Amino acid sequence: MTAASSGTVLVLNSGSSSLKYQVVAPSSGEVLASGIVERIGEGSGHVKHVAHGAVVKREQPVADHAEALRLVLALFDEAGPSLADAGVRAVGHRVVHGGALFSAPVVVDDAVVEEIRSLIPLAPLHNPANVTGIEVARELLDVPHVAVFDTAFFASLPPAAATYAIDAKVAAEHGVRRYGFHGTSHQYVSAAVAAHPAVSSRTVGRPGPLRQVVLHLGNGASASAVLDGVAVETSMGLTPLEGLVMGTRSGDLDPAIVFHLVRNAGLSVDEVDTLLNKGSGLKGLAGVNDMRELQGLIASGDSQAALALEVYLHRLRKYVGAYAAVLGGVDVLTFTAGVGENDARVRAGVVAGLGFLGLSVDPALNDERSSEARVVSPDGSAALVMVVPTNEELAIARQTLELARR
Ligand SMILES: Nc1ncnc2c1ncn2[C@@H]1O[C@H](COP(=O)(O)OP(=O)(O)O)[C@@H](O)[C@H]1O
Ligand SMILES: CC(=O)OP(=O)(O)O
Ligand SMILES: [Mg+2]
Repeated sequence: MTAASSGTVLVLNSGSSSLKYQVVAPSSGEVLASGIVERIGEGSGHVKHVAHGAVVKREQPVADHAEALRLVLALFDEAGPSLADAGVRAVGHRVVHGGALFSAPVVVDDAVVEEIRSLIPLAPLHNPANVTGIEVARELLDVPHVAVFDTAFFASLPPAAATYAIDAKVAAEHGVRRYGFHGTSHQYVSAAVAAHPAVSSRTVGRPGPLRQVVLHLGNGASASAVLDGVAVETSMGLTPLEGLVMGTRSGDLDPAIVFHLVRNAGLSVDEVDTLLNKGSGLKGLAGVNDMRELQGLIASGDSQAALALEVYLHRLRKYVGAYAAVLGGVDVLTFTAGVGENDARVRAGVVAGLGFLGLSVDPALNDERSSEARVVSPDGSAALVMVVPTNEELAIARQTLELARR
């Protein structure tokens, strides 16, 4: 059976200034087409469409997400495959914030769109683009649309992990709690770990529930603690700003830094918001948000870049230690996403000093390049260190087709 005949899904991931898309077959994981529209709303847009092994590129201004999606659909018509030929049965939308309203994927109707819109105050950087993407796609594509939420996997966090220690009435009235993000990735990766032969044979760790820590290290980065498939802690909070040091986001800081900058540095609340979300993290410390560029600067002797990596790694070690305490020990520590899958130095740097938890890497295994899920800790270790490629698009496509078929 071909991918098209068994049904495929168009997955849309609308970011604040980008639109990523993929046509994927949930059964086999085959990708029939993929692409990205970048710099939406800026003077010069950039479009890349990959299908049938060919790459089509366009440089042109793209005003908003509606125009981006029209452009993408036109590219499918011109460069192929047509969505009909590709067997597209449904559209899966990545929605970053599901708030307290959504703890599982849903088929989109008008009421769902309004509910996602009502969550914009909780996710001003992400949900507006998600809403536009859904509205335009529903207008142009007459198939079932499904919303898959970054927050869903963390809806079950224990109250002790989800609750901020602030006035309980204020928190309840304004929806202030830990929601967590990148849940589609944490769920996909932790399930892949549990199913991996090295883990399912359970010669690792102690008998009993499987204690996992997953580090999703991309441009945005987050950690999770997963006990027998259930998320029990995660580093992102009300928004995707809390937790680890990221490409452009600060992660954890003393909340009083915000008041200090407003009162004494003359910044507005919006300026501090932009500073912490877009001008902090690796970029704020060393001028670049891309880990490859950071490693290049370090190799050329840049001391600020070296400090930025130290801060990044120190934060990661603190989180792994904290999550070991939450879980009562760690059986598997897993690295995923752009940095986690590709940067052996970061992996080695995180586990350096975590030997007391039984965590270490075998230098030869860790340095190997591979796109397979694999173990990189030495044979016979008390706990495993793994690298597992994430695939949020495939996970979204599977959940989408399952709901669309009901
Ligand atoms: N070979 C590599 N070595 C080190 N870092 C890499 C490598 N390839 C990609 N990265 C890093 O991965 C990050 C992007 O990860 P990705 O998961 O694609 O992010 P996002 O989906 O959040 O945009 C960038 O910091 C990039 O430098
Ligand atoms: C929620 C989030 O941080 O997503 P991304 O890593 O795609 O920015
Ligand atoms: Mg990502």
